[in-house]
Amino acid sequence: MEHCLKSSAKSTKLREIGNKFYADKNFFDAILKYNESLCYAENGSDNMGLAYANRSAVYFEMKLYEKSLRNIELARANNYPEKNYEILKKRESKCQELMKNSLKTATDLSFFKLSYEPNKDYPSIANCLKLKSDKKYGRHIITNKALAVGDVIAIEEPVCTVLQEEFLYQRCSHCLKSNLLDLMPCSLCCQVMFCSNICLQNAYNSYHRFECPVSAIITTSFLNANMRMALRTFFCALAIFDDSLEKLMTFLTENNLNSILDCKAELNFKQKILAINSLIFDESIDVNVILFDELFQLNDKLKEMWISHRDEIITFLKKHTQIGSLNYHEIYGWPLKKGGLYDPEMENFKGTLAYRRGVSSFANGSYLFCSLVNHSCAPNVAKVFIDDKIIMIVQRPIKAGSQIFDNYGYSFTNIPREIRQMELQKHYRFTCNCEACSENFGLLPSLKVVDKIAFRHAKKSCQELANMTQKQAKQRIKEISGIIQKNFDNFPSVEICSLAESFQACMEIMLKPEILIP
Ligand SMILES: C[S@@+](CC[C@H](N)C(=O)[O-])C[C@H]1O[C@@H](n2cnc3c(N)ncnc32)[C@H](O)[C@@H]1O
Repeated sequence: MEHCLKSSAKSTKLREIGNKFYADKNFFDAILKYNESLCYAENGSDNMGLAYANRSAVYFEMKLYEKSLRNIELARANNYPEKNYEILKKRESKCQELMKNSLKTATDLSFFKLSYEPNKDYPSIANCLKLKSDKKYGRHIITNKALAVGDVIAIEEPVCTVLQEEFLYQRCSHCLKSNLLDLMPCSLCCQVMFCSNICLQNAYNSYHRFECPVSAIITTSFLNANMRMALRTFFCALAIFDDSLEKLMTFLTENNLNSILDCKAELNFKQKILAINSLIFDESIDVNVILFDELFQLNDKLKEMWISHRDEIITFLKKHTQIGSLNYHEIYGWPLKKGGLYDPEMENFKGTLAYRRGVSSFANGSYLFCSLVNHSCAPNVAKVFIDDKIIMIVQRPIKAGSQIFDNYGYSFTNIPREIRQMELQKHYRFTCNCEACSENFGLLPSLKVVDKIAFRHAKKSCQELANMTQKQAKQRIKEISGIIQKNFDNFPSVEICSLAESFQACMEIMLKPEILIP
C-alpha cells in the first residue's frame, strides 16, 4: 500500500508542496509538509537532509535560532547534498550571530502543582482523596478535607495515549509534546514522529515495535479511538511480560486490584495494567472485532500471535475497547498555528458573557485516578492538560466528606436536562441524578443575577479574556477563586456560573503556547 512505504518520490513531492507554503510565508503548513516528507524519506536518501534543511530555514525566519541550528546539524547528519553546504553554512553563522535575539518559549507552570501533600503510594494525587464505593455511584472519590476553589488535587500521567490522525505530524506520538513541530520520524514507518531519541526508544521498546509494521493501517483503518487505545494497551502490556502472552494472561487471571487506590506500594507498570483492567466496562457495547482480525493478518509476528491465541487476544481487546468508551479521556490543547481554527470567541447570553474554549482535542488517553471520578452536570472540579498530563483543579468549594465530580462534557449551563440525561445514558450507561438534574437548574440565560458586585467581576473577566496574557490569567484565577469561594451560596447564579467559565478559560490561557507558528 502506497502510504505504508518510504518513497523518495513521495518525500520529494511533499517537500515541494512545503516549499510552496514556505514561499507564501505559511510556515505552519510548510513545516507540516516537511515533517511528512521526513517520514516518507527513504533511509540514506538526501530527502531527509533536504527536509531538515528546509525546516531550519523556517525556524530561522521565525527567529527560533536554536531550532534552526539543530535542524542544520540534522540536515548535515542526514545526507544533505555537500554541493549545497554553503547555504547551510551561511544560515548557521547568521543564527550564531543573532542567537541573543532568539525567541524563547517560557510558559510559567508554577500554578500547576499539588496543593496538598501527595498520596504516598500514588503521588499523582492529593492525600486527602479517598476511594469509596456504593450502589448508587459505584466507585467514586471523596475528599476527607474541605477543598477551596483553585486547589490542584491531581496531576496524573496517562498509562497509554493515542494521537488522532490529524496530529500525527504535529506531536510526539509518545509524550504528545509538539516541540513547535521540531520532530523526528520513525526510521521504519511513515506515520509516527517523536520529540526525542528517548521517546523513540521508549515507544519502540514498548508498543511501537508491534505497531510499526502496520501503523499505516492502524491510523487509516476504521479502528476508532477506543479500539486503537485497546490495541496499544495490549502491546504495552505484552512488552512488560517479555512479549509472552502466556505470562500476561496468567498474571491477569491470578491477580486482582480493585482500583489504583488499593495498591499499597509504589506502582509499577504491571499494576497499572491490572488497574486499567479493573476499570468499569459494559459488555453490551458493540465492538467490531473483524477489524482486529484483519489487522493481525497483515504482519508475520502478529499473525503468529493471532493464530495461537486469537480468543484470548480478542477478549482482551474487546474488554479494553469497552473500558475505553466509559473511561478514556480526550486530551485537549491549543492549536499550534497562529490564527488557527479554534481561537476563542465571546458569546452573549442575556447580558452575561460566556467564553468559548480555544482548545480542541488531539489525542485520547487512559488515566487511572481520573477514571474513578464520577460525573455531575454541575461539577466541582475542572480539568486542563499539559501535553499528556491531566490536571484536576477545584472549581467550587467542596466540603470534607463530599464527592469529587468531574463533567463528562454535558454541563447544565448550556444543555437542557433531557438531552444531558439521554446522552449520558447512551454514552456512559447511567441516569444522572446530580443536583443540576434533580433540582432542574435552568440554562445560563435563564439564571438570575444575585450579587451585583460579583456580577460586575464576572462581566469584566469575560470581557478581558480575549486579550489576557498568561501572567494576567494567573492573577485573575486568584481573584475569581476568592469571589466564587465567598459567594458560593448564590450558586447557580449567572455570576457564579460565568465566573466558573472564566476560571476554566484562565487556566487554559496560562497554558497557551507563547509562540504560535504563522
Ligand atoms: C469514569 S467511570 C467513573 C467510576 C465508576 N463509578 C466506577 O465504579 O468505576 C464512569 C462510570 O461511572 C458511573 N457514573 C459516573 N457518574 C455517575 C453518577 N453521577 N451517578 C451514577 N453513576 C455514575 C457510570 O457507570 C459511568 O459509566
